[in-house]
Amino acid sequence: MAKSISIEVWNPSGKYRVVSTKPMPGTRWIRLLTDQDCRVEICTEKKTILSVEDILALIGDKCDGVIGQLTEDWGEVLFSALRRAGGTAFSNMAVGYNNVNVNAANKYGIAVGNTPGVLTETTAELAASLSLAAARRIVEADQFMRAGLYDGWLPHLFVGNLLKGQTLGVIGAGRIGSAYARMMIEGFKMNLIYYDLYQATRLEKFVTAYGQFLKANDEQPVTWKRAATMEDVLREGDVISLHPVLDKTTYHLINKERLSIMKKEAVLVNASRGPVIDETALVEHLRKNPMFRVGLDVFEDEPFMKPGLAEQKNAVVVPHIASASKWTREGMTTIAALNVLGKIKGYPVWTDPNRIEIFLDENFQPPPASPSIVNAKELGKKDSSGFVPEASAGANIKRKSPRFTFFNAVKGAFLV
Ligand SMILES: NC(=O)C1=CN([C@@H]2O[C@H](COP(=O)(O)OP(=O)(O)OC[C@H]3O[C@@H](n4cnc5c(N)ncnc54)[C@H](O)[C@@H]3O)[C@@H](O)[C@H]2O)C=CC1
Ligand SMILES: O=C(O)C(=O)CO
Repeated sequence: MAKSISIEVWNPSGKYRVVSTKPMPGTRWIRLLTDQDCRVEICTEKKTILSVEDILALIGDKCDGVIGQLTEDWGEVLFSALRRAGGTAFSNMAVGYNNVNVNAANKYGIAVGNTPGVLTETTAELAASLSLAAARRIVEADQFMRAGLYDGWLPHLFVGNLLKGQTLGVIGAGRIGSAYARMMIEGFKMNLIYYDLYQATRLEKFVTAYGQFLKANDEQPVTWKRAATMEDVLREGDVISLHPVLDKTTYHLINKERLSIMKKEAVLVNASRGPVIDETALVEHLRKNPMFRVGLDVFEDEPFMKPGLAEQKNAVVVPHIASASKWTREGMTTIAALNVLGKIKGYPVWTDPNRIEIFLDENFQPPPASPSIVNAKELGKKDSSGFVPEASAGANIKRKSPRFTFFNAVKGAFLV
């Protein structure tokens, strides 16, 4: 007998059954689905992480699409069940999709969506916050105050690291890594060294232009360098932040050997995925090097920390909140819902997942497209051109009526 699981239902008479494995922020995503004939079922179980069995029960015998979470194991079992239930669409409410076996989804013809772009700045801001908190020992100092230990200013009290003029290392200079680098360079006038499989041309141009600006104002210019190896970044960086995807090439990218080549007083930040760092090796390194500090948003065995990490004063730890701003979380739900809706309705895929602002503007009816499907090519889906006019969020588009603006905004977007 199927396991019983508590749900909340919207638009019970809707033709397409879309399941969300969690209640999600905002209501726009629900409206977007119900307006287009979807019955939306939201799992309201109290437990934080649903098991595969829970999700199988949610999928049931008839399900057109699912919006899932990064904590869930989306592989062969779930995709085959979704297919049997008539489903063709899944979207993670996350940009990272290391919890998804895309090959299994391909096998069953299921589109896999993710939510890029809308969380870039929010995540970069948290990485910047962790960098500052670790460099300036903010959490340690806060605990000291609350414990009533402060009895007057002292020359040595909580001395940390100055960032200005220091070297910023970025590993994985994609959307988030580049946004983080810009914040740290512009904010603290740090010099950049980065490592990525691809050249971060726009980031390089930004640092060059900012360096020229500083020079023109009689200030020390900032510089950039693309490292030939990751080890170069680790050796030279004073603050190093990790922003790659998690895959076979980045698993335990930071291990005992690589930690040992970092500066003794370096700051290491991770707001990508926990397994990018060998956390056991990190705990050992933190113990032996009290001036080495880390800021961690993600953990190898989430939700757990490796033994010993919680006791380390030189670690700032937060519970995977990097994308947790209201605007971003609501935007993620919109993108995830539209990914699923687009596949169910047979809409094309928006080809530029870096330009998805138009889907987020509440003043517009979103274009009939899936904003970001990671296996679009494999599924042989017909792509739209993805062309979005300048100021794609609509700044130059007249807002007379939603219908009018919608057609203007997407004019040309679907000419394949
Ligand atoms: N902590 C959190 O709440 C969040 C975590 N994330 C994580 O951040 C990751 C990055 O997100 P985006 O910047 O949007 O993705 P992106 O795809 O724009 O950037 C990832 C970059 O990593 C690079 N990369 C891949 N393999 C590499 C390797 N072996 N060495 C060095 N660089 C490598 C890629 O070339 C790319 O430039 C996501 O996949 C996700 O896991 C994203 C959002 C929030
Ligand atoms: O989007 C992601 O990949 C996250 O980790 C949560 O925002």
